[in-house]
Amino acid sequence: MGCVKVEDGSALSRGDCRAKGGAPGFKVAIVGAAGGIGQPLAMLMKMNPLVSVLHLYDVVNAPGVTADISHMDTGAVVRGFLGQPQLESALTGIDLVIIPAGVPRKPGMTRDDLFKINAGIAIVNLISNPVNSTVPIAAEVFKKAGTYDPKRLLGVTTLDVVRANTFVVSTSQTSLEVDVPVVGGHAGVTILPLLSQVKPPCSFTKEETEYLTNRIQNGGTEVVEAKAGAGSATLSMAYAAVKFADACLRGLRGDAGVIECAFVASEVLCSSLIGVNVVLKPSSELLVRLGRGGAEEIYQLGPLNEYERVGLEKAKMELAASIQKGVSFIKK
Ligand SMILES: NC(=O)C1=CN([C@@H]2O[C@H](COP(=O)(O)OP(=O)(O)OC[C@H]3O[C@@H](n4cnc5c(N)ncnc54)[C@H](O)[C@@H]3O)[C@@H](O)[C@H]2O)C=CC1
Ligand SMILES: O=C([O-])CC(=O)C(=O)O
Repeated sequence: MGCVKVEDGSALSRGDCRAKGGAPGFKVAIVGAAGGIGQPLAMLMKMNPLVSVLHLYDVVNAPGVTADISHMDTGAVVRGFLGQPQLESALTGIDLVIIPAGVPRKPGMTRDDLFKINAGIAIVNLISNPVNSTVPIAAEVFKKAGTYDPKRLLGVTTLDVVRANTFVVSTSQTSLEVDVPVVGGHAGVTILPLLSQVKPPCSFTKEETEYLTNRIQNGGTEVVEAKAGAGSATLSMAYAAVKFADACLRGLRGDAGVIECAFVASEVLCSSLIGVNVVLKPSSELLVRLGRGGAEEIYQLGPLNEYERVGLEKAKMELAASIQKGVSFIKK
């Protein structure tokens, strides 16, 4: 057995290795693959049986990460791409692009402080913060290029759901797995957990509801402070990103009823971008345009209690400002 070397002209083709003979699957690119999120994300995607080709792009250290990941004896072919001249090759023919590129927070910063630094690099489906503004920026970039399809541009908010599930289980002291819908955006009060809609149903006291909502909204800051200057969430984020990417790939594959929360364009609440639950379903149209997964159907929010209705109004106000900030940045 040897590895199959792919002569694609990539500067990093030594990293090309299909360890198990190459099962069919999807082509995934990670932009920012050498970073704190990017590296564990690359490792976990290399372990995903739905992935046949994994492109790892970064402006630094892509060769090392590629060589390292490519030694894993799982099916996906790994290719590395370094620097802007190789970006186009990294993205050509790809089904799903995951972007954890950018600078993480330090203690005392808000996600919005990252705006000036990261806004210039946001392009596709996004983890890069501030998600509430980078997704609208990406939307405007696509509009300018005449390629905008709101179904294909998804801000990744899965970490809020992952945290909500974890905190609810520990608060209600249940060993059951729970599913907590979290809507809105991905910063502070824009993160709105719908604790009245947890599945299986859980009931919380007023104090528990306030504690949980607060902790979920400030989960990112909890990690930033604990890391004390060494960055923000990377491992739990990589886990969350893989959960979401896997859902997109299952949607692309044709699985029915794949439901996730994401930050997408929607008119459920207002005629702008707001995070909602989306159903990821297959669609030939989506497969045709670079084959990326998309949000086929957007759910209504369902019945909210008074606490959630108040939270939603706060979320909408802040979201509208963050969305506008992104749009103005790119239109300058
Ligand atoms: N959506 C979410 O729930 C979360 C989002 N984040 C955000 O994810 C982003 C990345 O965080 P970390 O991985 O911790 O940062 P990091 O600094 O460890 O890694 C970022 C990587 O992006 C690369 N990069 C920078 N500019 C690039 C460009 N133009 N093209 C390609 N790659 C580029 C860097 O070289 C670096 O390898 C931050 O903006 C952070 O705030 C972090 C946690 C959760
Ligand atoms: O808080 C941050 O800066 C990183 C992030 O988005 C999160 O952990 O939710």
